[in-house]
Order: sequence, then C-alpha cells, then structure tokens
Amino acid sequence: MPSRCKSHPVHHLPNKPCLDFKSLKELPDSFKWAPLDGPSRALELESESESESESVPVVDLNDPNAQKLIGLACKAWGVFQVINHGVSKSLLDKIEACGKSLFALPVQQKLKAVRSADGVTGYGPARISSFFPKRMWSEGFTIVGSPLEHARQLWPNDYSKFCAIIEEYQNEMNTLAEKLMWLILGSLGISTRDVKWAASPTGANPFKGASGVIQLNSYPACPDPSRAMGLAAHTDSTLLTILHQSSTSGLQVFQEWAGSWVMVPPISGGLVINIGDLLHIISNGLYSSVYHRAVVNKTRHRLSVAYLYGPEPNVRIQPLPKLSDANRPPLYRPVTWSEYLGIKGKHFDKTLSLIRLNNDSNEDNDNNSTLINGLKRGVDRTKSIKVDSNTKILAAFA
Ligand SMILES: O=C(O)CCC(=O)C(=O)O
Ligand SMILES: [Fe+2]
Repeated sequence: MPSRCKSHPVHHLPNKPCLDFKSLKELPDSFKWAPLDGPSRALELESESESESESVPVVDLNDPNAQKLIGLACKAWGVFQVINHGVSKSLLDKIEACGKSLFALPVQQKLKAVRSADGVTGYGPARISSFFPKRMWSEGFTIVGSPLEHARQLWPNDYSKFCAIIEEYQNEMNTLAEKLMWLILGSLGISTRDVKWAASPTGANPFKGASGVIQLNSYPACPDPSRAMGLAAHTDSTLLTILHQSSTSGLQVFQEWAGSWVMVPPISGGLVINIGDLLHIISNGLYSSVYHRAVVNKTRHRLSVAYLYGPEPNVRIQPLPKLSDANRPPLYRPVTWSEYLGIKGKHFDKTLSLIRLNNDSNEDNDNNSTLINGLKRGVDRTKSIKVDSNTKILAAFA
C-alpha cells in the first residue's frame, strides 16, 4: 500500500487500500453490493435502448418554448437534458480528454494530488463513499477555483494546458448555469426582481457570487457490473448541476411516479441538468432535487464531468416569498450553502427534512421526495430504493 494512502484514513478506510482498478480481474467482496434494481448496468451495446420506460426530456435551448418545457421537466423529473446550450462540442471533447489523461496516470502519480483528509480538492474515491459499507467502482478529482497546485503535482512539466482548459470550462459552465437558473426560475414566474441576493444592480452578473465546483468522475470497466456501484444514489447539494457524460451510458435517475430507475442516455454534445437541493428549497418544493446514481459497464470505461453550481456561500437561501402563501406556507427555514453542506455532511439524506418547517399543512404541498417524506406518503420510489439494501440516499458534497 502506498504510504500516502495510509496517511488518509478518512478516504481510505482500514483494509481499503488505494487501488489500480485495471489490475482487478474479479470484483472483490468489498465492492459487492446487493444486486441492483432497475437497469442495473450500463448497456453493453450503446444501440440498445430502454424502450419500455419513459425518457428524461431533452430541451433545445433555441426553442422559443424552452422555458415552458424546462418547467414541465423540472416539475415531472427534476432533471432534463439540453442541446444548443452554447457550449462548444470541442470544449466538451477537450475536458473529456483532460479527464481521461488524468485518470490514465499511474496510481502513484495520481496519489501525488490526493484529496487531504479534511480537504475538498484533489484525487480520491467518490466523496460520499466513506458513508457506505461497500466501496464504489469509481475514482474522482475535485476542482475548486484554480487547479494549478494539483496540476503541477500530476504533470510537473506540462500542467498549463490542463489549467487553461479547466478555466475555459469553468467560465462557460458558469455562463450556462446562470442562464439555466433564470430559465428555471422564469418557469415559476420568478424574475430578477424577486431574487435580490442574486441580482446585481446593473443586472450584468445575475447570481452574484455564485460559483461552481468541477467534479471529474471515472468509472473503469468492471468485471461484474451487476454487483458493483459506480456512484451510489444521492441528490446534489447544489442549486443545479450540469453534467457532461462521455458516450458510455451509466447515469440513472429515479422516476418518482413509476418508482423505478431510468437510464439517461448520452447525447453527443448534450448536457444533463439536475435540480439540486438548494433549488428545491427556493422553489418551496415545487421542483424536487433528483435522486441519481451511476452504474458501471463490463467493457467500457466511462467518464463524467459534473459542474456543481451553488450560490455565494453565506447568502440566505429560503423559499421565495412569491412561491409561498397562506395555502402553501414556506416549507423550509432559511439556510446558507455553508450551513447546508455542514448538516449534509453529518445527516446525509435527512438534511432537507431537518431544515423543514414543522407545519402539518406543508406535507401535502411538497412535490418532494426526501426518503423520509416518501416513506410517510408511501411513495413507491422509496420501495424501489430500499430494494437495493446497501444503498443510502446521500448527498454529493459540492
Ligand atoms: O457520473 C455520473 O453520471 C453522475 C455524477 C454525479 O452524480 C456527481 O458527480 O454528483
Ligand atoms: Fe450527483
């Protein structure tokens, strides 16, 4: 076991050494989950389709009805894909190539940029993995702000190209995230006037102080995908998440009304948009954050790049007054992003219910979906989630 690995017990629990996935010809017991429910593995043939289930909506941002279509998708799914979003295919290809070259480095090299025990950035297992008894078949790299320090550790002589691409990606994603935020809020009848903390006086930079974290995820080909988990079910602790997935499928979302997992097929040049917990709060539960997970594939490596977008860390997030009234009182108390992440780090799936205001009439109004509310209402999704007995519903920390 490499010595750096031993010194980071939080991310590499006892008897869980850092590893080279390629060297494993069989799935070790520590990676064996209960057989997955739903489409349990990425499709071996990309041409196959899950013809029986409905599919996640795809919205063309050039469509004059885009705002309305986004509203319908948010209400029904909490997730949609976008095309014609303004981010070039060549930039998506470049970030994917960056991710591939990073994860293809020898383990010893990647460990030079390992995430520290109390840190956020760098290389390591899925950020939620320390809360599960079983290990996930994935590795990740988290970037907050400049990646310079870690990039130097990974490629001492050749880090500037990586940094330039990351910077370009951050800028483009931020612009798209702002645009999506106003489209999503617009679909609820909310304008810049209604979100004072986000709108700057000039209107030039809506979502003042908002920023994003880049999460690169790598899912190596796996000897037994039916028993492995790439990334366990969770909701994101964000306003929204923009996900680029490579051409190999693996992302699944939980479809509440059907009580089943649905694969989100990669669209060349398309991006997946997830509603996160903070948008769930400010929409007063009208748009639910979506449970999602990643499954793995027997023959193909999969890569995804998540842009986890959140507000200025100390701004008060609360149900927008326009979306609350006597019939629909505010469902959640005010919370900052920092505070929310702190609670989620301790209480995981219970976070939304912990900040929920105690008001009986709220129960029927909430279009959500925490595991707890689902259990109370007997919503099928929880039954389906529970089938996978090793799965806890956890947050991805942004
Ligand atoms: O790889 C994926 O498809 C999902 C990634 C994800 O959910 C995350 O990074 O939060
Ligand atoms: Fe996620």
